[in-house]
Formats: sequence, C-alpha cells, structure tokens
Amino acid sequence: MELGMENGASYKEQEEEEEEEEGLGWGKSLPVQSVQELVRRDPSSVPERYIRDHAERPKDRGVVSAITPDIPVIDFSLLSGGHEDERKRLDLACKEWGFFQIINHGVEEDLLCRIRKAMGGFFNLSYEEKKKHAMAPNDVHGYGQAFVVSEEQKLDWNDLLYIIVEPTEQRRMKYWPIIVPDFKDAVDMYSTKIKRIAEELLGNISLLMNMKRDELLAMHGTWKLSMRMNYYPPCSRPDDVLGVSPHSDGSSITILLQEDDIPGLQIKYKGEWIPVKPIPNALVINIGDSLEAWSNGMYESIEHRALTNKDSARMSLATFVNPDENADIGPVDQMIDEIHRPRMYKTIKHIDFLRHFFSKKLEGKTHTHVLKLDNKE
Ligand SMILES: O=C(O)CCC(=O)C(=O)O
Ligand SMILES: [Fe+2]
Repeated sequence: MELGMENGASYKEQEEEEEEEEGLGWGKSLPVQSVQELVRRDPSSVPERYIRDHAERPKDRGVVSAITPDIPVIDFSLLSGGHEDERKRLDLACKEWGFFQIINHGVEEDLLCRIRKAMGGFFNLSYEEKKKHAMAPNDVHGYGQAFVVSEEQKLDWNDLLYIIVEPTEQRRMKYWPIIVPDFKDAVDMYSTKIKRIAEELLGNISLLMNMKRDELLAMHGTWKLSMRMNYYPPCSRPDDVLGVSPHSDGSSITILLQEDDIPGLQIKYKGEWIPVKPIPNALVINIGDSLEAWSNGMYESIEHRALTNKDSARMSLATFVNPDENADIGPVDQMIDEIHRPRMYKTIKHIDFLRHFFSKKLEGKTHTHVLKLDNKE
C-alpha cells in the first residue's frame, strides 16, 4: 500500500481534491514572476517576454489629447432621479461607446481614498506576505496574474489580486489580506455602494431594452461581484509593453476606479486607441460580453487596454458584475427583430462562457466568438 494512503486516496490526492473544492472552477493561469518584484530588483530591466510585437506596441504617445474625443459622462444623480433625458444619454453612451464615466454617484471621496489606500496597503506588503494570498494552481482567485496559458505568450506589466466579494458566502478569506488595516471594511463599504450603482444602471438599461426595470437584474440570478485590483509598476520602456492586453470584460457591466492623476486606460474607438482621461472621483463604466449577448449586440463590449509609464506606479480597481454561473447568456426576445435585428448570439450557460474566457490569453474580443451564432467554435 502506498505510503500515506488513507481510505483509498493518497495525501496528495486528498490535497488536490481540497484545492479542487476551493477553486472557482473557472480556469487557471500559469504562475509567472511578480512584475513589482522584478522592478524592485532592477528598475531598468524589461525581459523579452514583456516586449510586445511591433503591431501591439503602444503607439500614439504624445498625441495632442485635446483632439481625441472624450467618452460620455453621465450624471448618476439625474439618472437615479428618473430624468428621462439622462436615460437617453445613457442609451447613447451604451450604444455608441460602451464606455462612460459617472459623476455624482454617491460614493464619498473619503471612501474612494480608503479603498485606494487599502489596495496600496496590499501591494506595499512584502512579497513574502503577498504570496500568502497567491493563486492556487487550479484557480484564478487570488494574487498573481491571470490569462497566462502558455510559456510563449507575451506578458502584461501587471500584478493583480482577484477576489470574490458577493455573495458573501462565496468569499474565500484566504485571498483577503486582512493584515492590511481597513482592507475588509473598505471593500465591504465600497462594494455596498457599487451594488447600489450597479442595480440602478442595470435597472435603467433594462428599461432601455424594453423590459421591466428589474428584469435584467433578475436574469443575472444570484450575481457575483468580483474585484480585480491591478498594480502596474513603473516601466523603463513604456512604449514597448502593455499593462493589460487588449480585451473586453466577461461581465454584464464593470465599474472601474482608476487613479485621478495617472492616465493609462485606453479604449478602441472607431479603430483607434483613445485615452479615458481621468475625471477626479468619477467611476468608469463599461459594457461586458454578457450584456452584449443579452442585448443581441445592441450594447457591445468594447476592447480596452492599459498602458504603463516611466515615473509612477498606477493602480486600478475593476469591479465586475457577473451573472450566476447557471444563468443563460443569450439575446432576450425584446432585442430580436427578425427584420432589423435578427438573433446574432447563441444562448449558453455563463459558466461555459467563463471557462472558455479563462482558457485563453487576452486577445481583444476573440473569446466572444463562442457567443456568436455564425461561429463554428
Ligand atoms: O487598469 C485599467 O484601467 C483597466 C483594467 C481592466 O481593464 C481590467 O482589470 O479588466
Ligand atoms: Fe477590463
């Protein structure tokens, strides 16, 4: 009998089983070194694996920003006050842009400061301490990098912490750096506010999709709020690397908090990369792939990427509103019109989409092909 065998299973197998249970079941990412550590050891080093092929390198640096159009700004207090004009502006923002900023959203400046401080507190911990929250080999939860699926692919100039925040019973506290003062309270308070914002936005979008206010939210089932905390160290060759590869989000909507004074986020607009210029204390909202499928392509998820810079680290916090794993993702009847807007997407379980999403490197919108009807995948 094999040493360590108990009830027919070796310790190793038992361990793997436990890990299996612990994982989200969405996929996994190959472990790669921390970029923050790399820069700490040698600020001038940029290994070959981070240097992008020419076509992918950030161009257009130094473009006179005044000539690039700004993404729309929605006044959240008007929207939640039921102003019809603001809802129409939301419709346009979702249709034409897929990205917009919201102001007067009710998340106090003090709370934004606290959540930023909590994130900074985590990334400023020693590497040893951060590694206590490292992603398990079978998971995309935790501290590390996501979407690394081969030894050959180019890597993002980014370290991240990915946690599930809601429903609370699905939290895996081993990934939460409770040692950071205020981390848990700040995340709890911030996510409570974000939930309210998400409900209001989805309520309005539901009306715009000719459904009842609460229908779109109900289609999510038990939604999962997850947070991706991004840390982009300064880079000595910012023109040759990417902080995050071009991608669209798998969520229904994403609520992003970026830095007030360090730009980095860009979206693809009419074939060009344009910057999302930070508005102090505003939140950036973008449409994700699930809403694109539900709306039968009326509201498209938009490709975006993040750049780095020479002088300062940048952080961002993306909160993803995810449908339940068992939710059906596919066009609602109200968005199908056999003449003007025939059905363009299949209906698939969200978990099947998620597993597909996490099995590939981030590469624009290629992962969304699996949602499309005319695709053979
Ligand atoms: O850092 C940013 O501005 C973008 C991050 C992002 O797109 C993501 O985490 O999905
Ligand atoms: Fe994103």
